[in-house]
Amino acid sequence: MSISSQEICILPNKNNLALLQTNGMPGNLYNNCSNLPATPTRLERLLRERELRKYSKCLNDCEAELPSSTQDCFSPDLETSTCWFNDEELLETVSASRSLNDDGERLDFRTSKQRLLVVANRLPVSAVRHGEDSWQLEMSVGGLVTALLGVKEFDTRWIGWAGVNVPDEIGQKALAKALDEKRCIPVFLDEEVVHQYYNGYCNNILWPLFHYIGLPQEDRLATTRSFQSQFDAYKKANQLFADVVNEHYEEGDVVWCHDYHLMFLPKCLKERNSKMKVGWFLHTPFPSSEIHRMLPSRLELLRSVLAADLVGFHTYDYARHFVSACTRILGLEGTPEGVEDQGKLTRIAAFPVGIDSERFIKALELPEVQDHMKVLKQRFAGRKVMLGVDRLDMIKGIPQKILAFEKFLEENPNWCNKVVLLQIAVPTRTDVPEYQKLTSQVHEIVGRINGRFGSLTAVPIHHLDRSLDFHELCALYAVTDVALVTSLRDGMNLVSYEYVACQESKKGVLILSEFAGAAQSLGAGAILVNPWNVTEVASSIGYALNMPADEREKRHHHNFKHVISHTAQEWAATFVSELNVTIVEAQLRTRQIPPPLPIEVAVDRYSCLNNRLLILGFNATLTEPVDTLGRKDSQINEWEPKLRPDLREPLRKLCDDPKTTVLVLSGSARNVLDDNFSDYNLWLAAENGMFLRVTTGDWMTTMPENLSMEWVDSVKNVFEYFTDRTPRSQFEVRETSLIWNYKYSDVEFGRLQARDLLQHLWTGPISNASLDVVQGRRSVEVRSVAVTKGAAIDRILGEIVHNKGMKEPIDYVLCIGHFLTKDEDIYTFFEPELPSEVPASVRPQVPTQVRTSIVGSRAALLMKQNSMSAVEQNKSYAIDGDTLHSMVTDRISLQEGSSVLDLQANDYFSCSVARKRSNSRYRLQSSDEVVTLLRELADHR
Ligand SMILES: O=P(O)(O)OC[C@H]1O[C@H](O[C@H]2O[C@H](CO)[C@@H](O)[C@H](O)[C@H]2O)[C@H](O)[C@@H](O)[C@@H]1O
Ligand SMILES: O=c1ccn([C@@H]2O[C@H](COP(=O)(O)OP(=O)(O)O)[C@@H](O)[C@H]2O)c(=O)[nH]1
Repeated sequence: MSISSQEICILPNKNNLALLQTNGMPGNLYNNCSNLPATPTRLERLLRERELRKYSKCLNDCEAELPSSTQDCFSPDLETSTCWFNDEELLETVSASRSLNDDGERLDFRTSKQRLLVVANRLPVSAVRHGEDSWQLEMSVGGLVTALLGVKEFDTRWIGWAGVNVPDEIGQKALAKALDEKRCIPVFLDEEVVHQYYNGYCNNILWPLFHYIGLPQEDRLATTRSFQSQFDAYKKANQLFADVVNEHYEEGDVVWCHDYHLMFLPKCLKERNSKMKVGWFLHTPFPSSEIHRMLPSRLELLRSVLAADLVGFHTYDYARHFVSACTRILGLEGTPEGVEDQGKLTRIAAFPVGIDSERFIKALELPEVQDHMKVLKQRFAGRKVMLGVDRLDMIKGIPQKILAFEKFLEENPNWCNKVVLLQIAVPTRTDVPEYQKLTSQVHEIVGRINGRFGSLTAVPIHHLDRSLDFHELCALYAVTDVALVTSLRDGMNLVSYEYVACQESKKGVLILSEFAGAAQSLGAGAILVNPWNVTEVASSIGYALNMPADEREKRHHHNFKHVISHTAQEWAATFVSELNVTIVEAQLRTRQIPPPLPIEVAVDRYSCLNNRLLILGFNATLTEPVDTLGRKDSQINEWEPKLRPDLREPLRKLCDDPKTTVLVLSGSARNVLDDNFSDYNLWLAAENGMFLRVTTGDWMTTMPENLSMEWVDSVKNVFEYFTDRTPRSQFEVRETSLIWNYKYSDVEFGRLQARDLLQHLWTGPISNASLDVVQGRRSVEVRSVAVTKGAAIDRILGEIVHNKGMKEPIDYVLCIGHFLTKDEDIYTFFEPELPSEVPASVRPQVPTQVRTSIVGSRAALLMKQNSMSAVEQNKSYAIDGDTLHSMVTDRISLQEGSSVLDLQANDYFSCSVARKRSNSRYRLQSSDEVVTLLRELADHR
């Protein structure tokens, strides 16, 4: 694996380069105990990059003094005051910087601009057709456009829908050409797809659900009926976006998908090219998993998003909800880093968006803005002015805002002619019936209130159903006294940021809904309100209008500092650099995941050899996969582990083969193995090898004699306590261990309980005992330090060799299982070539001398003749190393000087099943693959 220079350029530091350039070793032989250089922590990397960005910005500022001809501005008729997209030349100049390396030498490093494909439903411009091949481009309105226009550090292309149906080729070509000048690439969607995908699935289903509004009330049944066709259109539209991305993608590009319109896109992209760097960001809230689970397509949507490498949200709450949906609905593992599925980690994090604050601050100096400000000041002289700027959307709480204003006027008649509310309500999604209804509703309320409180010369509410241009908007932000944001839910709400940015001289007050993402960043300086509580909003209006200057100043200052430091540029740069880092980390992590078992090779070697040992785990290896993990509807009869019916036949064939010895080695109790395997001719090792039986004989113990079990009662008390308090958790008393599992409980509650339980154990019953607390995926097990599969295997081997009267050494070992890390010493036990750098934690816990002989002679356990059985010898087992060694070496031997194992490196197959990371040589994804493997082996005698 090599890492491109593009990946390296984001971390231009000597140590990091060393880290990134470290190549993986072939296979997985112990490389997770790698000798990689110390990995800088995520925080270290981010801090370093932040410094770098600051440095680059500083240079940027100097470069801004360059003549304006070097800057590539967007179309002057659309946007005169700001640079929308970057000029490559300018950016190259800016990014070429000089620095000192660790040895004090001067280094040149050129952080060439990374290509960024921004994919969003909407382009920053909407197209209006003027003739067969003539188009006019108008700026689109909305927070997503505002946020992304602030992104300036990348070589950006924008892929999206131009908001218009273009059925003819001439029109499409002309539009593509016009957009190309703005570095935009169109996705053409026909009317029917737009209707079903955009108006239907996006804006009538996902949008209201994600904002906790629920499905439209009136046509709920119609929506339910048309759900499937709308979802199909949604997938189709996402595929069309993917096609355009694929067409324009160049190796190394970062592809950044945006919003709820494109939840299917990460999957489409990764299916085509798994190496593509894909990020997905949601601009709306992500609701509680209880809301998300209402969606019939809940699984598909989550899985598709998880195909991305990095998934971002505005706030930690939204990220938490998403992780929770993945654990509760998909049964996946949520970690502090993200969501993990079969070893693949999707990073989930919060990246609160900001605005290009400088653009607003600088705009206030422009003559046209100053002119607007003058007009507005004259027009509203003698009155306090309150401002609302929203798309006319039900999530914005416009009716609630107006009703609160009415209540304020009702309760404060002295303010009636002294305050005015300017409400800018930008029409949006006008084809969706719910939005049409909202427009009439708002008009009706505004008319009523103006009739009630207005006079011949003045009305209290000025309501505009249209958008304003940038200069008008800035002027409004700057001259008004109070901004009123009453969103019922809002991903972030950039209007509140823009208002703060424009208020440096006036220090107006921001009243902000606690349900807007912005409340988390601007809450301390704003007056926070619950928009549903009209009384509270009305009294906050009074508080804001009467607020003394020093309090206004203090609140404003706090928020202003936030707005100018948390910009859109910062947001995008952080997201993209996190995405780059995530991908490098994933590559490092991948090296800890063993490669897939080469089934053909394993089968081929099996058929060539004569004394073959198959060691099989039981749970999650020979049982059905438990895909109901964490679901509340799993039934009690599914809880007992059962041998998969499709394994019966191959297992029987293998057991009946005289050249093969089959050993089922499990943590389960004896009765569980009896119930499942009594009918087969094989060896059973229960309780991690502490009990052994050939199915034609009785159970014997291989337990070390002095194994102390004094701790059991006190640990049992703790386990019982938690079993009582955790619905659907189970507690199992085995003879050598106790195990509590919560795999059928509520995942999050189970995890909390497990944390609590561990605390109880560590501070109580086990604090002084020689015990191991083993944490499984959804279990906690307590057992003696000496109880592991690896520690038991030599005693088991001795008994098998003796019992079978083996004359030839074992020449083939296949050892597969879903083993806990503690039990992975079984893999290492057989390892013919144990590299010296393997750390102690992965070495088998067998006595030193035995280990030495394994290392020194490719698993040749040289032993003296002794024919006494293990059971006879059992009483002399001792846990102290040398004694055990001498007993073992006495016992397992074929004849003087020969070995029980004659294992060539290529004839040993250790293989983990359904585990993320492992010390095994190979892996199988699930027990389904175990079935395939055992069938193949059974057919090759
Ligand atoms: O394109 P439309 O369907 O007309 O809608 C406009 C945009 O509305 C939403 O904006 C969100 O993004 C903002 C920036 O992150 C955020 O501040 C705001 O709270 C969100 O509502 C929508 O998510 C966009 O996709 C639309 O383009
Ligand atoms: O007449 C208008 C009114 C609003 N906006 C912009 O629309 C965006 C609204 O973003 P917000 O995050 O507040 O909400 P969204 O509409 O995205 O849900 C802000 O950047 C405003 O500057 C605009 O360009 N023209």
